[in-house]
Formats: sequence, C-alpha cells, structure tokens
Amino acid sequence: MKQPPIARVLRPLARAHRGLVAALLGVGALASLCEGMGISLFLPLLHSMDPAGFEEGTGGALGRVFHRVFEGVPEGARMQVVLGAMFALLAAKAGLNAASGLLFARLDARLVNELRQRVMDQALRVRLGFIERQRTGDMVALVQNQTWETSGALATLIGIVIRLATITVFGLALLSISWRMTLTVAAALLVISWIVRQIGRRVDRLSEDGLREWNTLSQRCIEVLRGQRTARAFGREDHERAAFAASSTSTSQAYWRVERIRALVNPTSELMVAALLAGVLLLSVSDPGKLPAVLTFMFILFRLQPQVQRLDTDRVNLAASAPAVRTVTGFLHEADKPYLPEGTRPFRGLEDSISLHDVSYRYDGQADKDSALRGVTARIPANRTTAIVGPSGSGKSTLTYLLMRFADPLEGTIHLDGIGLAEFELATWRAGIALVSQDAHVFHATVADNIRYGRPDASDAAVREAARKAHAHEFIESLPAGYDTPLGEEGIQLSGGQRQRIALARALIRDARILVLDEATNALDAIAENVIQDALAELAGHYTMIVIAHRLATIEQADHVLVLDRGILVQQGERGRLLAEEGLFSQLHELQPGRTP
Ligand SMILES: Nc1ncnc2c1ncn2[C@@H]1O[C@H](COP(=O)(O)OP(=O)(O)OP(=O)(O)O)[C@@H](O)[C@H]1O
Repeated sequence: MKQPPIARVLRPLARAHRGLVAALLGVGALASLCEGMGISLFLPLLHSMDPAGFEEGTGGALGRVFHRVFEGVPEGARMQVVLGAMFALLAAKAGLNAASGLLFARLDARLVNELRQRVMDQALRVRLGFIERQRTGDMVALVQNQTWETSGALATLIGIVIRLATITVFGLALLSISWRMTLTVAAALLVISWIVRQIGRRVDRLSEDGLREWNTLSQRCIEVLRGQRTARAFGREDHERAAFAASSTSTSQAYWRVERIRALVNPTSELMVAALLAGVLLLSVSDPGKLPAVLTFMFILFRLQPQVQRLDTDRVNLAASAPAVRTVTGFLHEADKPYLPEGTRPFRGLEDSISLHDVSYRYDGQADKDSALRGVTARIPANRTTAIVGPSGSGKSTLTYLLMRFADPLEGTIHLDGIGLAEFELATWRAGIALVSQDAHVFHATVADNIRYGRPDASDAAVREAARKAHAHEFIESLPAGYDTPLGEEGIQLSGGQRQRIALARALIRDARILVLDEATNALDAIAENVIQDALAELAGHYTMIVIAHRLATIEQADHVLVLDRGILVQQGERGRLLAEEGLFSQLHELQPGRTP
C-alpha cells in the first residue's frame, strides 16, 4: 500500500501547535531575510572600495537598488555606513536564531510530552484485547523513542520550510545580480538535490528494518529480564545470551546500513556544490569589471551551499524518522481501533441477578471451534455466592472477563436485573464490581497505596481494616516500614500468597457489592485461606460473590455452582444437588484430594 508523504502525516501535529509553529516560521523567515540582506550588502561594500563600479551600478538589479539606497551617503563614509548596516542585520539574524532555538526547544518539550500522554491514554482507552496483543517491547519503544523521533521529525520539517525560505531569499538576491548565472546554478542544484532524494528513499526503507529490529531487541531484553529465574533454573543462560546477541547484532547492522548511507549525504552534496562553485568562478573571471558582482554572487552562493546541504540532510533525516512517525500516528489513529461503546445508565446496585443468555466469546486468533465460551446461558443470583468450576482452560476466567466488561460477547447478551450490561456507564459498573484476578498485580508504590488503589480516598484506618479482612495486616506490620514499605520492582518483593492478600485487600476496600475472586486464594496456606473464607463468609448475604477455584474446598460455602467444560456450561444449580447428580461436578469432586463429603 502506498504510504502518504510524511509531511502530510505530520500536518495535524503542526496544526495542533499552530501558534508555536507560526512563530517559528515567522522568526525563521525574518532571520533569512536579515541574513540575505546582510550578505547582499557585500556588493555595496565592494563598490565602496571602487566608486566607479558604484556609479555604474554593476551587479544587476541589486546593484541598482543599492546605488539608489546609498547614493546620498558621502563617498568617504559609505564603507562605514554599509559595514554598520551589515553588522546590524547580521546581529538581528543572530538574535532571531537564538529565539528560534528557544522556540524549537519549547515545541519539542511540549510535543514529546503530549505524544507520550496521548499514546498512554489510547492504551488505556482502547479495548483490552487490542492492547494485550501488543508486544511490551514495541509499546516501550513507542512511548519512549518513537514519540521523541516524531517530535524531532516535525522540527526537521519546520526547519526544511525555513531553509526553503532562506534559499528563496538568497535565490532572489542571486537572481537580481545575474539571472543567467542563477538559472544555471539552480539547474545544477536541482540535479544534486534529485540525487540526494534517491538516497533518502533508500534510507526510509532501511529505517523500517532498523525500527523492526529495535522493537524485537526491546522485547528480547524484557523477556530475558523477566524470565531470569526460568532461564537460570533450566540452565538456558547461554541460549538467552546467544539470542540476545543475535538480536543486538542485527539491530546494529540494520542501523549501520542506514548510517553508512546517511554519512555519504553531506560529503556527496558538498563535493558536487564545490564543483559547481569552481565552475561559476571559472566562467566569470574573464571580465574584471564585473568582479564585485561576481564576488558577491560567489559569496551568497557560498552561504547558500550549507543551506542546500542541510536541506538534503534534513530530508534524509525526515525519511529516517518516517517509520517512527507512522507508528505513532497509526497508534493514535482512532478510526481503525476497537473501543467499548459506553452506556449512559448509571449502575446503582444489583437487586435480582446477572443473567447470561447464549453467550459466546472467542479471543482474536482463536479458531471458531476453540471458542473460549460457547452458548452459555446462566444465572448468577444477587447477594449469593456463585462458584464457577471446570477444568483448566474451560472458560472460567473468560466469563469474568466478560462480566467485568473488558469485552462484549461476540454473540448473546449479559443482563443486570433484565437490563443489558452495555447500557450501563462503564465507570459506575466497574465501581460496583471488584475483581481479584489470578495475577494479583502489585504496583510500584507503598503497601498502603497498593491497597488504596481500590479506593483512592480511603482513610488509613480503612486501609488497615481491609488488610485485616484479607489476613494481610500481620505480615504488613512486619515489613521494614510497615504500610509505608515500597513494593514492586524497586521495592520489596512479596511472595505469591502475600501479593494475593494485598490484591484481596484492594478489592475489599473498594466496597463494591459484587466481588469476583478468580483463584484469589490459591497461593495461600490452609490456615490463611480458612481465615479469609471466614471473612468472606461474613460478607455472604450482603454481597454477590463470584468465586473461581480449583480447590473445591474453597467453594464449600457457595450457594450456586456453574460448571464449565471446554467453553460450554454443562451444569448449574445448587451445590448439594450437583454433588448428588451424575456429572462433571461430582467427578471433579471425586478427584479432589482431602475432599469433604
Ligand atoms: N488473552 C487470550 N488470548 C487468546 N486466548 C485466550 C486468552 N485468554 C484465554 N484464552 C484461551 O481461552 C480459553 C479459556 O481460557 P480461560 O482463561 O477462560 O480458562 P480458565 O477456565 O480460566 O482456565 P484456568 O483454570 O487454567 O485459569 C483457553 O483455551 C485459553 O487458551
């Protein structure tokens, strides 16, 4: 598919910061004008050394203009006046350049910050399944590098526009000295520019490879660091080292291929322009009367050369950032992303039941026949404890995934007291339901803040109360700084059971009347689990509890049981009745060690 030009992709970003961009362009254009006029004064300066040339007004239209401007100045003072004007213009240009540097820095700081935040906002808004499919390495590279490269690309693009203005000013000065010589030079410069553009195209293609390699490297890095224990336990350090080395080497090689070509741009264009200058000089030395005009022409051309050269490098740099710019803008593009439609009805509590009617769900990439849930019709009564059981992979967590409304069923419906779940506001629904999931994620924050994550305005007393209910208070008190102990990668590492208790306290503090516990106590010892079961038993009758547990002892207090098998609801009903029935539930029960009758 043909990609849109990078300048068009960047246009919306420029529009969003139009004030700063306009200021930059204005300052840039003024600086070009000052510089162009400043160096054009070289002509009257040379003429002031040769009054005859001045009187004749050699140097084409420009010579005539300067003749008119400076003819009133006494001959003896002309040189000083011209030098003074030259200095004033070049000083103004230096001041404008400084302002432009500040404006560029301001734009960059703002834009990178904004892009990073927009990327994260998109990651938090888009449907969970979409974001969970992205590789962590790609996401880290997107947030950290590619946003920054995108901002750099916009600065480069603005730089190109300013440079074009400078080249135009210089070009006009050259034209007004000699249009013939200018057109010859312009034709030659166009050829040079075309050659460099071909190089730019190649750099764009190679940069795509570089970006891909870079993302793979970030992913490898994350995997090696996260999988340390497994790698060491299985003696696979050499394998990890080799895989990382291979990825690192191919990243370096990909960038080497880009840089090698990029390094050629400047010298190539410099060499070609030098040849051009030499050609102009050779052609014009024949007429000494025109020397001031030719020298001024050469001088302007000499100043023009780095601008043209920078224009070429800028273009190649822009091409090199193109893949990053497309990745960032592509990720932020909303039309092709999945979002959950928002309902408008506030959720105020469950009175009767949650009911599922013919619910099916398949994750992206799952085959039809492997659907995680197939035609599930079930009822979860309010203020009761419902257990969801079934073999591993039977769809239990997927059911809670849909109940939390991380996604909507592909077929069928979920109703709360007879009203479609999708009709409710997401925020009030999620405020009414609390989940303790299998991963028991702990944030890099203090213990208290990890618990308070469930209810940010909770008091210290409420945090402690929730921790007590989750049987976590005692171990928290024994941590180096108690509730203020930092957790996570840079803090204390907790055991699986301790993490579960923090996650449970976080859910309990939320004070939501629907509690979903997905294997929430499987890492606890029997004593801790019993204490928590007792705490949860106290909530029974006031809370709707949905409990997933492999250990059937955990769900002894359940009023109602849903039994899943390969995505299909095979049994549902009262626990006692299902135990007495022939079926998967009684079979699972038979297989449990230390089962209770
Ligand atoms: N994010 C996902 N993307 C793709 N497939 C998934 C995803 N999560 C689960 N699955 C698949 O969907 C099916 C049901 O998974 P689910 O996690 O709901 O089972 P489960 O009964 O909770 O299993 P367990 O008891 O092992 O936790 C499985 O085949 C699983 O491989």
